[in-house]
Amino acid sequence: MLDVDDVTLQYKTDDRLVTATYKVDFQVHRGDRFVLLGPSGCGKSSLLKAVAGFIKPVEGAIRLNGEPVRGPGPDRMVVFQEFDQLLPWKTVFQNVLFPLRARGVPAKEAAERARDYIAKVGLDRFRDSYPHTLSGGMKQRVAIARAMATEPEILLMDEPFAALDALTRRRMQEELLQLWDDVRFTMLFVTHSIEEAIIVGNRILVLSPHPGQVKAELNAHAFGHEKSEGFAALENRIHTMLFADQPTAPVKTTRAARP
Ligand SMILES: Nc1ncnc2c1ncn2[C@@H]1O[C@H](COP(=O)(O)OP(=O)(O)OP(=O)(O)O)[C@@H](O)[C@H]1O
Repeated sequence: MLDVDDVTLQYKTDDRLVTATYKVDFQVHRGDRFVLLGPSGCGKSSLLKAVAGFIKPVEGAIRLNGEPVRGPGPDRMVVFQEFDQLLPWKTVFQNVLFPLRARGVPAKEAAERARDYIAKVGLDRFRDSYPHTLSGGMKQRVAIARAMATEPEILLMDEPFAALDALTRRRMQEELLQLWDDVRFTMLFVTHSIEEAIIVGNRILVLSPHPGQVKAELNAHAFGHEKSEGFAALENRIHTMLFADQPTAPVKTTRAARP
């Protein structure tokens, strides 16, 4: 469904050219929970932005259902890490409704869909609340409901739980899996947490440090929150894979030049 074909992404700054990813290749199938995993700076967010159509590859191509991605479109919705992605002057209901109406969904159907997705993320009671009165986790639920209500071809999630406390993060991962069981949407999920990748993903693309290149594609469909032996083995395998690339710390001499 989504074909990322040997994609190289670069940024031009005033004084240099930064290569964010180099010839990254992967395919996402309908219903996949596909995770991009890698250390900070390996180009995960850049890949997501390229799929969203915000940046163009300098090499390679991105296709959705066979059509080249040429810019942002309603078939791809992004959920970001930041809690301030909601419109502060609109209620939860109005936030979820807004993109539906903007896409021309008739008023009655849009209102029904907004209510339905707000209920799916468990925020029925907060439909008329404003974002500033909600917790971080609740704001992320609204952002997820808003993105899902438009029923995009693929949901793009850029570390959506990274700014949450550990307990809320865990609960949100569980809720996302429940939502997936319910709706069976397709998602591309970015994280630098190995644990989160195994919990959330059915397939994991492991990227090397900057510039990001594909190290491996792994199957994780068998794992949820329960820490089985298999879970731990996969966690270790990915850990070894990622840390094999880390430069070793410089050896300190015991008698450094001290005054
Ligand atoms: N707007 C930009 N201008 C210049 N360089 C950029 C820009 N955005 C990202 N980069 C560089 O591209 C590389 C990849 O960045 P990116 O944010 O995609 O990585 P990431 O894996 O998502 O990292 P993190 O997990 O820290 O968010 C980094 O070296 C970063 O400094």
